[in-house]
Amino acid sequence: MPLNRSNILRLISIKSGAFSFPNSSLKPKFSRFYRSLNSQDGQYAIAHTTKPSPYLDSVQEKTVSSFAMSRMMVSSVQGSFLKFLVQTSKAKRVLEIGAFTGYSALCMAEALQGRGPDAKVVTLEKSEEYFKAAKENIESSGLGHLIDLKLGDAREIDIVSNLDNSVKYDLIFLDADKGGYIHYYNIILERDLLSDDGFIVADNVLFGGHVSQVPKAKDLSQFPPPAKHLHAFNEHVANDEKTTQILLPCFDGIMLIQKKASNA
Ligand SMILES: C[S@@+](CC[C@H](N)C(=O)[O-])C[C@H]1O[C@@H](n2cnc3c(N)ncnc32)[C@H](O)[C@@H]1O
Repeated sequence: MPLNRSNILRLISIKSGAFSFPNSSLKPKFSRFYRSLNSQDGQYAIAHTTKPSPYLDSVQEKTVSSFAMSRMMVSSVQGSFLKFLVQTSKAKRVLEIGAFTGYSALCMAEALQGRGPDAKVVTLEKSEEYFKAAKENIESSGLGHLIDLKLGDAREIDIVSNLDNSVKYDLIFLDADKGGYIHYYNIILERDLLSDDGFIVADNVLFGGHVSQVPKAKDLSQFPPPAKHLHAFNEHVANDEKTTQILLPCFDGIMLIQKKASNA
């Protein structure tokens, strides 16, 4: 893909909340951070963030030129954020629900290099088309030994329920169907899949600025379904005594969730 101005804008607008608004009166008022990758601040952030590897850039470019739904992929700054989280938390075992073309899994796998034989990103994808693309991207990355890509519906055939729970995960990235988040969250806690210091990173919890409007809305039919699911998820987690959480109004909204220590 040629890196002309419109392609660069497509690349930097990925995962920045570029959703359609069913009713113009519901157009969210974006916060300073929100959708910021399209803004001057966002471009400044890109310029002052360590550059992703050329391989990651090539996966992102290929995804943008091959898939109409390329905006599902995290932005380069968010990918760097995920890599930074894996690096600084010293995570070894990562679980991702929602691989798409493998970009975010590859970002996190880069941080696992040199962390020993247990280091792995397990990533789940239900679409055969996206699975095939992710497989190709992972195989030619040189990081294949660090990524276990699984095909299947994480909810219906319950891949998450069938994971070996003798293995705990240090970071679990929720990035698949938004209606499944409560299910994944409950299963993760019930099956004790998080390590003691492990945490969940749930993406899109503000979903294009719609989610925060759900509580005061009179007519929920005007909202995209993920907004209602994500509001239910955010409430579910906020009301759960077993965990602590931070909702960060950056990117498309990220929630970081940790189990409370048993003595807390
Ligand atoms: C937002 S995209 C993931 C983007 C990816 N994490 C990235 O940043 O490169 C969500 C992906 O989850 C997949 N997905 C949706 N529901 C799923 C399910 N129940 N089980 C497994 N994958 C699912 C979709 O096919 C899609 O590829």
